[in-house]
Amino acid sequence: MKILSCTQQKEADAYTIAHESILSINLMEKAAGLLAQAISERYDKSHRLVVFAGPGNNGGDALAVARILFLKNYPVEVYLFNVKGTLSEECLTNIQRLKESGFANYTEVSNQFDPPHLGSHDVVIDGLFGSGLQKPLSGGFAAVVQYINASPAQVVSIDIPSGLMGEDNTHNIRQNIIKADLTLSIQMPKLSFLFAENADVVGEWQLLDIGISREFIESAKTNYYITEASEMRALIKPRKKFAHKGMFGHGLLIAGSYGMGGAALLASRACLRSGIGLLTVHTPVCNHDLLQSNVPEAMVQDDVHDRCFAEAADLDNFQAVAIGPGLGQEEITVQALFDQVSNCYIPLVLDADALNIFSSYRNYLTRIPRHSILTPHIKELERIIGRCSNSYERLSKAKELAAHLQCYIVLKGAWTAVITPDGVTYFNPTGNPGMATAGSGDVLTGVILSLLSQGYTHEEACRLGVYVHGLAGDIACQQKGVIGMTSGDIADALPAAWKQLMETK
Ligand SMILES: NC(=O)C1=CN([C@@H]2O[C@H](COP(=O)(O)OP(=O)(O)OC[C@H]3O[C@@H](n4cnc5c(N)ncnc54)[C@H](OP(=O)(O)O)[C@@H]3O)[C@@H](O)[C@H]2O)[C@@H](O)CC1
Ligand SMILES: Nc1ncnc2c1ncn2[C@@H]1O[C@H](COP(=O)(O)OP(=O)(O)O)[C@@H](O)[C@H]1O
Ligand SMILES: [K+]
Repeated sequence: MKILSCTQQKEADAYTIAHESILSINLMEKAAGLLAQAISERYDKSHRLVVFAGPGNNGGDALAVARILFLKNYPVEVYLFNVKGTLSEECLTNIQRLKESGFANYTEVSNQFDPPHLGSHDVVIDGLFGSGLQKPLSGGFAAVVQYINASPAQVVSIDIPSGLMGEDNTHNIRQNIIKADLTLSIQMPKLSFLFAENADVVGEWQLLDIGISREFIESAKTNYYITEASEMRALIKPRKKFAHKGMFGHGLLIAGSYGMGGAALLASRACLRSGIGLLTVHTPVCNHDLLQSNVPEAMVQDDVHDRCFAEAADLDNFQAVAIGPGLGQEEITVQALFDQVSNCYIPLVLDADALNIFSSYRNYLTRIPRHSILTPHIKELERIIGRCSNSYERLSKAKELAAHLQCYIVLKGAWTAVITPDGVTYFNPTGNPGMATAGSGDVLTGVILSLLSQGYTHEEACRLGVYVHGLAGDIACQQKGVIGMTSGDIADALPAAWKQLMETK
C-alpha cells in the first residue's frame, strides 16, 4: 500500500473529482457516511457527540457527520470556527444542509469561544484541520486544542489529528496537536502515523476507503509503502516435487561468544525454521556443545578461539553469511570482523555487535560490500549516525546512510522500516510489543540469512523476513501473551507463520 503526502492526497481528491464524474460535495458525503458509520459502531446513542469543525473541507466532513448522526438520533452539538470569514464551498454547503435537517444545536465561533463542559462520556469529533494544514496551530486554535486535550472526553479525529502534519513534525508544537483516541483516516495512512512519538496523538487508526481514483494512486510517485500480506505471499518460491536440500542454499552464521551462545542458538533455530537447505554456525569453541545438542540440524564450525570470534571464516561453498548476534566486541573480534567483511563476496547480513563495532570505527563503514543488509534497532543505528531528535529525522538519516553505503537498512521496531539503497522505504505491519524482548532480533537475522541463502534477492529477503518474523511474533503472542512470550517462542512460531502466509489469498 502506498503512503502519499498530504499534498498528494489533496491532488488525489481533485483528480477523482475531475476524472471520475463525482462532485466534490458528493465525495465528501461518501466520506462522511463512512465516518459516521465507524463512529456509530464504536459509540452508541448514550454518548453526546461534540463536533468541532474548522473552515476547510475537514470541517465540511465534520458538519456532514454531525447531520448524519443527528438524523440517527444521536445527541449532537456543533461548534464551527469561522474566524477569518472564509469558509470552503463544501463547508458552507454542509452548514446549509445541517440547518435544513432541522438541527439547532449549532454555534458559529468568529471571535469569542465559550467552551462547553466536556465529560468523560462525551465524544469529541475533531474536524478542525486535515490535510490542508499549512503550519503549526497557534492562537485561538491552539487554545481550543489544549482545552479538548485537557478534557476527559474521548476524541475521534477526522482524517488526521488536527495540528499534526502528515510527514515532518520536527518544527511542530506538540501541545497544539489534538490527542485522538481514534483517527479515522481517509483513504490512505499518513507517514507520521508510523512514528513512535506520534502514537499518543494518533491513537488507534483506521482507514476508510472512499473510492479515490485507483489510476491516480497507481501512478503517484512515492518512496513510502506499507507491506501487504498478498505481496509477501506472492514472493514465496514454490517447492517442486523433486526438490532436494542442495537447492535451498547453505548459509553461514557467525555468532556467539562466551556467555552469549544463546544468540547463536536463536538465530540458528530461526534460520532452519525458514526453509534453508544447510546451515553452518561458526562460533567459538565454548559454544560447540551447546549448538550441537540444541540445534542438531546445524553443522558447527569451531573458531580458533575458545571464547570469541577471532578468525575470518572461508566463504567458499556458502550462498550467504550473517554476522553479529552475540558476537562481543573483543579487540581480536574487531579485526576478524573487518577481515571477514572486507573480503566478503556473498550476500551479507550485519547485525547487533557487528554494527556496534562499526559504530566505533566509522571510517571502516565503506568496507561493507554494496547491497549488504544492516539490521539495527534504533540505538544501534544512532550509534552510527548520531542522536536524532525524532523518527522523521532518523528515517531521513537512515536513508542517507543506505544511499551512501549502497546497502539495505532494516530499522527495527514497531513498523520496522526496510530501506533500500535507492531510498524506497517499506514499513512492516506485523509484530507486537511482546517482541520487545531479548533475542528477538537474533531470530530475525536467522530468518533473513535463510532467505538470502535460498536465493531470494536482498530486498525480498528483508521484506519477507521482517514480515514473517512479525507474523511469528503475533502467533507467539496469541499463544503465550504479550508479557510471557520470549524470542524462543517467536522462533518456535515460525513454522505456523510460514504456513499461515502460504495459505493467504
Ligand atoms: N472533496 C474533497 O476535497 C474531500 C476532502 N476531504 C477532507 O478535506 C480535508 C482537506 O480539506 P482542505 O484542503 O480544505 O484543508 P483543511 O485541512 O480543512 O484546512 C484548510 C483550512 O485551514 C486553514 N488553515 C491551514 N492551516 C492553518 C493554520 N495553521 N491555522 C489556521 N488555519 C489554517 C486554511 O486557511 P488558508 O491557508 O487557506 O488561509 C483553510 O481555511 C481532508 O483532510 C479531508 O478531511 C474528504 O472529505 C474527502 C473529500
Ligand atoms: N513494539 C513492537 N512492535 C513490533 N515489533 C517489535 C516491537 N518491539 C520490538 N519488535 C521487533 O522485535 C525485534 C527486536 O530486535 P532487537 O531490538 O535487535 O532485539 P535483540 O537485540 O534483543 O535481539 C525487532 O525485529 C523489532 O522489530
Ligand atoms: K482533523
